[in-house]
Amino acid sequence: MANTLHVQNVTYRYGAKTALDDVSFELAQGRFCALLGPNGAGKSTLFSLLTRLLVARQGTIHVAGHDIAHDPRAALAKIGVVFQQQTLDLNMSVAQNLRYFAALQGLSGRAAQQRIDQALDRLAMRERAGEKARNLNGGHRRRMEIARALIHDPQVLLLDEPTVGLDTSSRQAITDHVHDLADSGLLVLWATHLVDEIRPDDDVVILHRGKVRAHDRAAAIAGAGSLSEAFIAMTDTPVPSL
Ligand SMILES: Nc1ncnc2c1ncn2[C@@H]1O[C@H](COP(=O)(O)OP(=O)(O)OP(=O)(O)O)[C@@H](O)[C@H]1O
Repeated sequence: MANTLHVQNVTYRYGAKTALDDVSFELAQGRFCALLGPNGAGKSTLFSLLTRLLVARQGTIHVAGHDIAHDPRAALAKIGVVFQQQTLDLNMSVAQNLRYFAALQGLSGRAAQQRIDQALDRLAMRERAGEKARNLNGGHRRRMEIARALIHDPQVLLLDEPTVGLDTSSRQAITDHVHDLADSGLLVLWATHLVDEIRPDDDVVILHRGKVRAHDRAAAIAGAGSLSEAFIAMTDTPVPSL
């Protein structure tokens, strides 16, 4: 399997409600892919399937060549996740939060410290290691969660609307950092409904009412117009710019 993330003919229903309808796409290592869709498009359902909170009865998902249904442990070991809801212990320091997560991944001692330092460096957070999470602003808490998602050295980083609730400069910093992570070799899947977080060279999967409406470079989807215009035309949904 050439591509790192391979979603093939995935359909998911909540009772009579079809949330994902024959969804297929493949993504390569070192790419930033925006999963763009209006409310109710199916983004969270897809993330739940990719992290195995839900199990697809129809279709297949491969991560780094591992079938998530047949070899979930190997597939999930290749994925780092940043959920929309904050999941930090605010009473612990940045380093303690990361050490705790490293321990859950079976890492301890010098190996854990090395991974923690590397992950903090990638997000320019090393100098904040001793601070209590409670004292960090929203943008730095998010960066810490991203650092934590990288500790087990995954190939794929999933982020579910990671800039919700952040001010403009924090949003920009996080968006830039995560693009840098993709440039350094990670495959990033970034769920959003905000087109201004997407760069012309990014991959974009547009999801609407459970179906993939487009999958291409952002510039190709935008064509002669803008990505917002293309998105509105495909989904009949006005896109908020913030
Ligand atoms: N537990 C559930 N039971 C029934 N229907 C559900 C359930 N969860 C989601 N849905 C429906 O499935 C569809 C896809 O929802 P999903 O949450 O995956 O979309 P989304 O793109 O993540 O939207 P949002 O940005 O609002 O979170 C929607 O129509 C939603 O109402």
